[in-house]
Amino acid sequence: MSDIVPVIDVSGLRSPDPSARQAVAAQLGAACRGPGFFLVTGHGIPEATTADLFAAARALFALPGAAKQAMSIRRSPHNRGYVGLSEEQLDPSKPADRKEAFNVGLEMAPDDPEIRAGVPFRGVNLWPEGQPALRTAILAHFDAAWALGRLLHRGFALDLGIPEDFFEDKLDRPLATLRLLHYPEAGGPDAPLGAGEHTDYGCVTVLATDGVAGLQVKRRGGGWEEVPSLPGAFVCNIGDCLMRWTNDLYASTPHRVRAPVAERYSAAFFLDPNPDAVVAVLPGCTGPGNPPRYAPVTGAAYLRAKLDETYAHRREAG
Ligand SMILES: O=C(O)CCC(=O)C(=O)O
Ligand SMILES: [Fe+2]
Repeated sequence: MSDIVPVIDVSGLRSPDPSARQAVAAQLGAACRGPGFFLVTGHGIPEATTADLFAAARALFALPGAAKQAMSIRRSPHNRGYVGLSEEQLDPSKPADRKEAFNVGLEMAPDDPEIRAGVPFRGVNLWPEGQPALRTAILAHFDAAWALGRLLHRGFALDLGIPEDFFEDKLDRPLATLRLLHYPEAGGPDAPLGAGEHTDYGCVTVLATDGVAGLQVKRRGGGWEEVPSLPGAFVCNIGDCLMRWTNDLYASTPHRVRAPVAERYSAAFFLDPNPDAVVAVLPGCTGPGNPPRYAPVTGAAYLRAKLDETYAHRREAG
């Protein structure tokens, strides 16, 4: 296993025994203060849910170009839909990312009151025509990863010494995005990265991969460390919002996907807070000599600012 990415069995977070929950929280806390990355086992997500998700992802990316363009993210002001090869550039100093992606947010009916009220990022998901099984499989994983993300936050809260349910009402209508990713096999050593160096924007990311290597995490001292893949485990990492909440106690660590040696599929579930949740430095994370390093920001304002940096089509739209 990796020197720097620990494996954490989180099943104890569901225990009625407080000391069992605390023991997992301590391991999570150490990982969040250190590498900001960890592999999660004991998560309770059935293997079949993940297998169905990857089958759906393969089918979706295999659709004809016209069917994918009909779901283009350019048609959605809400960060949902299909992103084609080289349409995204996570590291502006590098060529565009060699990947295609499909974003799904909280599933809502078109007449949802929040959509009608124009709440940021609230909108309908774009789905392939006549493929109800794909939608079912993708939403099943969305819900499972969301539940796991909330469970992890109970552990983070315990580690931070705040009420165990502190994050619950900040993550119950989240700006979560499940992002299916497909990296075609790279054409040689000079191929562009699958995904340029970046940090994730939300609280925690729950990533499933197909086992093909590619994800690398930046070492504190410089250089890149391969994130190992452990069958059945999810790779989790801290994003910018939890880093801000904890005044840099938790690390939102830069990572990238190198040019893949073989075709690769992954699915990243980004758990960003509710649109109106205020991400403000926790009182326990400041003190004399450690002033707050960040001004309070809402979940929606932070996500909007980061997406505008990343996507040409959002900048063009203004
Ligand atoms: O595909 C992966 O392994 C990671 C992708 C990633 O870091 C991202 O989409 O934010
Ligand atoms: Fe990422």
